[in-house]
Amino acid sequence: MTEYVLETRGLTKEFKGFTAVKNLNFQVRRGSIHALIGPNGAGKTTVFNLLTKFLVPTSGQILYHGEDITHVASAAIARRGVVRSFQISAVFPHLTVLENVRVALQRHTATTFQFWRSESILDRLNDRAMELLEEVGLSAFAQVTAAELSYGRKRALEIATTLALEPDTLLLDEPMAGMGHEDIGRIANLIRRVAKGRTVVMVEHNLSVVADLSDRITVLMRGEILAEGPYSEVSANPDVREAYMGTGHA
Ligand SMILES: Nc1ncnc2c1ncn2[C@@H]1O[C@H](COP(=O)(O)OP(=O)(O)OP(=O)(O)O)[C@@H](O)[C@H]1O
Repeated sequence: MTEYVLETRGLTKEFKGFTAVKNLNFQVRRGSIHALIGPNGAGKTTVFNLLTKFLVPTSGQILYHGEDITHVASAAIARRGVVRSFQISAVFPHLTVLENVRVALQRHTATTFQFWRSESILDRLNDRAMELLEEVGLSAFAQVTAAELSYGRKRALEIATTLALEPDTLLLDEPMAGMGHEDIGRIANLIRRVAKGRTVVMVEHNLSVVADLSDRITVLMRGEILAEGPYSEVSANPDVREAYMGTGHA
């Protein structure tokens, strides 16, 4: 087993002559929460989309557990355990919370086994759905329709539907976007909880959340790594401080 779950080697993405990601050598350690930060336009979303196979790199490689997945399609990557939150699992507003998780489980088992229609399988899906709701703190809301949930709880539901896909590595794109203060604390705790036994890569603008959750941080600037390390180290780095000056994220 390699120490790294995800790794990029010389990863480059050009958009019509503009290089958004330059020769990136990025490594995510097994079992860590790894944040990708940087000022606006640094290339975070592009890296995220490359890792989740939503974009095709111009050159370079992506490895998952040491295996080259550069040319493996997004759905196949998800089946292998690299799951982007909110990827396959949209929340259906008119279904209950339980039904939403069950649909995600059905999709997963349908692609894996094809025999999910039988009664006993449906019972098992209900049990598993309740377990997942327990994991994200939503078991009391199982019979509530998704539309009635608060924004933060909707996010928790989205995480439950993502967990239904049994990820080994979770990729979270700005999990705190649009969250109020109370929800931020709740979702941060949830991420910490679901990260146990998994690897989490997240792009996040909220630096106090990043400081609180991350084992390791990569700071991107103009498509390249500016600094890397634990929060205490990167936040003290003068280059990082300069990059963040006047961006509103300091
Ligand atoms: N499809 C595209 N076509 C052309 N240029 C693009 C495209 N996608 C991204 N870019 C450019 O690549 C650079 C990096 O963008 P990206 O969205 O990855 O940055 P980011 O760090 O996620 O920024 P933000 O924090 O503002 O979301 C930007 O200059 C952006 O304009």
